[in-house]
Amino acid sequence: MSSPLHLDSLQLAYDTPRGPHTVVDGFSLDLAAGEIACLFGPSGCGKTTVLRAIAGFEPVRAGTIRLGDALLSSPQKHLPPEQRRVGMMFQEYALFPHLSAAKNVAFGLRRLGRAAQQTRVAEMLALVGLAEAGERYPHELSGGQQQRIALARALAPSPALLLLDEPFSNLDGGTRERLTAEVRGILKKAGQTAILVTHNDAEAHAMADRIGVMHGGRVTHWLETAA
Ligand SMILES: Nc1ncnc2c1ncn2[C@@H]1O[C@H](COP(=O)(O)OP(=O)(O)OP(=O)(O)O)[C@@H](O)[C@H]1O
Repeated sequence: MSSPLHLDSLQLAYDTPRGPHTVVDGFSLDLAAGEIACLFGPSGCGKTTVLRAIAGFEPVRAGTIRLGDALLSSPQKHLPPEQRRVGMMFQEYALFPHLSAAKNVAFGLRRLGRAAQQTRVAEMLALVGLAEAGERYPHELSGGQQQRIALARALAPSPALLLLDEPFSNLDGGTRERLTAEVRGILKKAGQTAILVTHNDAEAHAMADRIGVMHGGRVTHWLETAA
């Protein structure tokens, strides 16, 4: 299998009035095509910062981020987020409330013609099991259905990599558990390479192929899951 994602010796820091505050240091990760990895660790260990750097929202101070043949980030180079082929399902990227489910899914497909957009939206709605829900608005959908539409929206432009940051944390326990298993099935069916960040141990095990346990801004060890 090819290895689409290579993070090599990343250092990430935030500027503060007292100077740069290094949050991630010496972080390396290789992800194979179709693999789902999870970053797991205590609050503040740098999980979200790593995802933000991959997505292109944080510069790297040292090291490189490569996706396939493309260099996304290095201290000298910063490809803009919209050119990275990285999809996101972040808590703060909720659905657009004034757009129907179908229009939400079509959001990242503006470069396609109308007919191609419609075909892709229908495919994505079917993939997440909501083929009949295209005309509904977010407030007419349950929390779990909304997250499935958010997943369809993230997958529609065929990202080379999908980032999921606490995607189920707003859902109640039962829905969360069911959706975790469903989403893993959807990602595997699509052959999607993905990185998940979660605080929830059961969720990490149910969703990921392997879990990177983070401490002090780097992965200290990897656990293979039975998923
Ligand atoms: N914009 C910022 N400016 C300065 N420091 C920041 C900023 N964002 C995050 N940090 C700090 O960086 C560290 C890592 O934050 P990050 O959000 O990556 O952690 P996390 O592991 O995702 O935590 P959580 O599990 O609580 O979401 C924390 O110490 C945090 O306080």
